[in-house]
Amino acid sequence: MRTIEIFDTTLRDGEQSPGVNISTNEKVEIALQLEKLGVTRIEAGFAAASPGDQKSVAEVAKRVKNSTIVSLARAVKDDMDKAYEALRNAENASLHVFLATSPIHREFKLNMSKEQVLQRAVEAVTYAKKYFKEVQFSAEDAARTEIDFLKQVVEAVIKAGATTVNIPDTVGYMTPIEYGNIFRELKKVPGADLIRLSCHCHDDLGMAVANSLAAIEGGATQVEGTINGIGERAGNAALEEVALALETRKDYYQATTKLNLKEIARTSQLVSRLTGMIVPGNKAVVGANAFAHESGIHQDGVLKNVTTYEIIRPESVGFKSNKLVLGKHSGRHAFKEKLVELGVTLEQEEVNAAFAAFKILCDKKKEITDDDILALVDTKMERGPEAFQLESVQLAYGNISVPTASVRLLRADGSVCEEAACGNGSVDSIYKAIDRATGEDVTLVDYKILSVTHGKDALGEVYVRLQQGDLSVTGRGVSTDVLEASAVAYIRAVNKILERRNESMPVAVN
Ligand SMILES: CC(=O)SCCNC(=O)CCNC(=O)[C@H](O)C(C)(C)COP(=O)(O)OP(=O)(O)OC[C@H]1O[C@@H](n2cnc3c(N)ncnc32)[C@H](O)[C@@H]1OP(=O)(O)O
Ligand SMILES: CC(C)C(=O)C(=O)O
Ligand SMILES: [Mg+2]
Repeated sequence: MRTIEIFDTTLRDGEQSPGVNISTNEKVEIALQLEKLGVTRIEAGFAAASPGDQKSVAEVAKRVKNSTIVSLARAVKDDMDKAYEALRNAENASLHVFLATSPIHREFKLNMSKEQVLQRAVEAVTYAKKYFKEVQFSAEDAARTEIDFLKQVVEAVIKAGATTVNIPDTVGYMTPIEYGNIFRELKKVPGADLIRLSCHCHDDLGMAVANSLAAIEGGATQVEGTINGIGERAGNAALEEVALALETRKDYYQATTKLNLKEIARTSQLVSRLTGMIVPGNKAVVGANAFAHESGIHQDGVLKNVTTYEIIRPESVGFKSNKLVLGKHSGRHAFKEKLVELGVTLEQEEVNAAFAAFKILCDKKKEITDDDILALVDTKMERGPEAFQLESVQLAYGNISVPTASVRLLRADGSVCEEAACGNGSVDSIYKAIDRATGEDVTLVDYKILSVTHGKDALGEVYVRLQQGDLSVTGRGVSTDVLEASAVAYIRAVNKILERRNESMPVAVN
């Protein structure tokens, strides 16, 4: 049985999803969860992209101990220097340097000849080796590169010291058989058996996972992807799908990963919450319907024997049956036990705060589900100092009058600001009042509302996306009242803008 190494790029390629912008604290939180999931390498960002990215890579590098932390860099010395600075404190670090090799990219993007690309690739790997033992070279758009030239590049970068060579299908153009054959060919390159051969697939034609599996069959020893398949355009290969395909069809692939599969559900939910990229119900492995059986014949079969219609056990990927039912009469012990069951680690003070919030929720809701608890912990626990917190929101609404909202916000220094405003609707009036109170000029570019659980008393979850100049951030609010959730989501997004503005100030990374 072969072991396939997992390279997670949720924090880099995943963050390239249009509209996604993850703060440093959120990146650390996701990275720590990826470490629990057992990924071998975590690409924490592209350090040279911005001071904020450099800081995020540095923070992740400081906090994560059991996975190798990677930063992306162009074949540019300054990019590699910035990555080196950011990765200084990592227990295990790796540089990921890339250069496009395909004729389209050479001619139209880089304006470089084959010879120039070859030379620059070798120079970049040689330079990176001064800093890093582990260097990954990616031939961007490898899948559309002439195979003989690709073999030449691969051989040259191996000679220059690359320990991993990645063959991305950058634009999701490949079919599984074609892509697998590229790996079969590259296996013949001198030195290829001494390094990691990696696949990196995009989902433009919906074949990213199938192509990744074909690459593994062709000889790839590392697979790159993201949680929930988020990423540039149609996204990347969904790592949870690749891992489950290997696990479920071990008999066929004769390969497995070292992932702790039970952490998949939690990782997927965390990434979804922090990126605002909602997982579709029918998504393989982690969608809400992935283990639901609706039709009579299926239900009958499952009742007789689950294997009739289920090839993955929900528990095997961390979806738990409700062992402890929490409600109004539950105490702190049961609450703490539930947090343990859900894999949430909190300091005692945070448990107390979460327990108090839980009791308030119990007065509003009959049955408290796991999702309610996760939502509550996520909203009530502060990830950093919050510039503004909602103290109260009031609304005057009538179907023939102009909605008017007043809000009272608490600043980090304990002072209070109170404002009122009229708007085109309830949410609009709340947001105008918040704008006045914070004094921030922001644009609402997206607003999504959904319910976390079922029933009349379900928690409402609101996602907003705000823009201010180049900054684009998401905010999330959860409450039994959707207007309160709307206000909280908006305020959290404003807080993130302020946090991001601070982050983009140049910082010394050490
Ligand atoms: C397939 C992928 O996912 S690749 C990763 C994509 N991710 C990102 O681009 C996110 C981060 N990027 C950024 O923040 C910016 O693009 C930066 C900071 C890296 C560069 O910004 P700018 O200097 O303003 O350049 P800009 O992005 O406009 O253009 C890219 C330049 O890099 C060059 N370039 C692109 N790839 C590479 C490479 N691998 N190695 C060397 N140069 C490269 C381009 O040819 C272009 O050069 P030119 O200015 O001489 O025409
Ligand atoms: C930077 C490279 C690996 C990439 O993301 C791609 O080619 O898709
Ligand atoms: Mg990519």
